[in-house]
Amino acid sequence: MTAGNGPWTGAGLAESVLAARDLSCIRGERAVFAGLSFALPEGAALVLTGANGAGKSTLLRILAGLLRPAEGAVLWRGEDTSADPAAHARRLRYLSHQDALKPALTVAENLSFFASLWGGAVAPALAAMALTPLADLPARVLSSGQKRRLALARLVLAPASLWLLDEPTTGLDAASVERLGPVLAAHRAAGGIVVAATHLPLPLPDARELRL
Ligand SMILES: Nc1ncnc2c1ncn2[C@@H]1O[C@H](COP(=O)(O)OP(=O)(O)OP(=O)(O)O)[C@@H](O)[C@H]1O
Repeated sequence: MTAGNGPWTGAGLAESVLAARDLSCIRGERAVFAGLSFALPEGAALVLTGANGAGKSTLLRILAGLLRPAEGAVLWRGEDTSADPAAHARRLRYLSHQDALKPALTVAENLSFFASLWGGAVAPALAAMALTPLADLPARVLSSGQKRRLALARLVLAPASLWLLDEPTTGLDAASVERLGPVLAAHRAAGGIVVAATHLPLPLPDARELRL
C-alpha cells in the first residue's frame, strides 16, 4: 500500500498509536514536504522511500522529536508528542546513518553501556545479530557491516514502542539482512511500530510504503 501525502492513511484515528498530522518541513529555503499525514496502529511498519533529498531522514528526525516541523504535529495515542518530549524520547529508539558506537569499548561493552541506560541483557542482543564471536573486539576494528550490526543489536536490548530506522541495512550482507527479519517481527508482534527509511528491500512483510 502506498500512503500518499493526502489525508489520514493506514489506520483510523481511533486505533492509531503513532500519527503524523499535516506535517510540513522547510530546510534552508526549501519546502521538503508539506501536508503529510499518516496514522499507524500497534504492530505496523511504514517504509519511507523516495529519491535522495526527498526528506526521509528529515521525517524520521521529526518523528523522533529531534527536529521541529514547520507545521503540523506528531501524535502518540492522540497526544501531541511535543507536549512531553522526554516521554516520547523514552518510548523510541532512533537508528541514524551514524552507528554511534564508542570505538575504544568492545562490542559487548558498547551494548552494556546502553543496557545500563535502558536495561536488558547483552548476550541475547549479541546473538541476535551474530556478534557473539566478536564480543571482545574493540568496536573500532569492526568492518562497516559489523558496526551496523552492533548498532542494530541495541534494538534487541530492551523493548521500546517505536523504532525509527534510517537505512538500517546499509552495508549488511544477505545473511545479516535475513537475521534482522525475526528481530523486526518480534518487535511488531509485541505491538511495536517500525518506521524505516530505505533504498533497499527490508524484511518487513506487510509494511506500508510512504513515497516522499
Ligand atoms: N541541516 C540542513 N540544513 C539545510 N538543509 C538540509 C539540512 N539537512 C538536510 N537538508 C535538506 O533537506 C532535504 C531532505 O534531506 P534528507 O536527508 O531528509 O533526504 P533523504 O530523503 O533522507 O535523502 P537520502 O536518500 O539521500 O538519504 C535535502 O534537500 C537536504 O539538502
